[in-house]
Amino acid sequence: MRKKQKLLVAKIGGNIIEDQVQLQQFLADFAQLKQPKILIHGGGKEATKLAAKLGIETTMIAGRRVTTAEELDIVVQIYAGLVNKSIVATLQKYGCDAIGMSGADANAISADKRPAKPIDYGYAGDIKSVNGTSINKLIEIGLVPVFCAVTHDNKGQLLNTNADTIAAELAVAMSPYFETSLFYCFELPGVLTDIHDNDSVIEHINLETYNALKKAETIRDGMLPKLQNCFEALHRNLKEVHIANAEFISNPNCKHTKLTLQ
Ligand SMILES: Nc1ncnc2c1ncn2[C@@H]1O[C@H](COP(=O)(O)OP(=O)(O)O)[C@@H](O)[C@H]1O
Ligand SMILES: CC(=O)N[C@@H](CCC(=O)OP(=O)(O)O)C(=O)O
Repeated sequence: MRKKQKLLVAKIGGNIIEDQVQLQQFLADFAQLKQPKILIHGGGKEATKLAAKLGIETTMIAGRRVTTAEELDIVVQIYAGLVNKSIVATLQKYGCDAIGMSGADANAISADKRPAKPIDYGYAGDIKSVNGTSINKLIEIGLVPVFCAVTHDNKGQLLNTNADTIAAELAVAMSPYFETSLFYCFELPGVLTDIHDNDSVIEHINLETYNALKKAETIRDGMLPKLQNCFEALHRNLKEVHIANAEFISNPNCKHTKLTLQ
């Protein structure tokens, strides 16, 4: 059997997006990588800021946004509009032929509105299917898909979906076509035992240590859904996931957190 080509699935978080210096550096490095690749971005912080400016209060529960109809309009404008198009334009500046994608484009990611019980998250989408065939076609013609955190329900409704979940689902869905590696990039050097100490990087987390870290509340807020997504992807046959600082893209030997099942 022919060996599969490698595919990098990288996700950048909200704090990187807000920091122009880190963002430019990350995108310049990402653009340089010659292998097939997909980028996923969040933008939660930007959406919360715009909501506040408009007098709309944001509620997050366990790292996930309660997306009212008003808040959905904001997240679509920020994620699929300003943030996505700015990232695509920057990648084009660096010679990377990026194409901006929401889940509705090319019917790439379909989702169901999350049931209102036990918690009503509003217009939040749980991913139902990823159209690996369409995404693969884009990659085959040399494009670099850049996904925002917006999906659709195939009935005309856009939905807000956590960007970490989108990254994990894309990595799993592209595995039949490529040898896929999943990489979460954020402002810290990895998962830390002490959030105030950048030297406290946990270099390896497996299922057992993950459960212990959760129990001890060492991992909180946005790190909770991030790790949950990582382990779901590992359970679905992804070999390993990396959580690291933006510098990992140009320096894969830097200290960071690697996750495996065992
Ligand atoms: N043990 C931990 N190690 C590192 N970060 C943690 C930890 N527990 C909670 N966090 C928080 O999780 C955040 C990352 O989650 P989130 O903001 O959703 O990520 P992203 O920047 O990828 O959007 C960090 O900024 C940090 O505040
Ligand atoms: C349902 C849900 O929580 N969606 C996320 C999508 C954006 C995101 O994931 O952004 P970061 O990666 O920057 O956190 C939100 O609106 O915050």
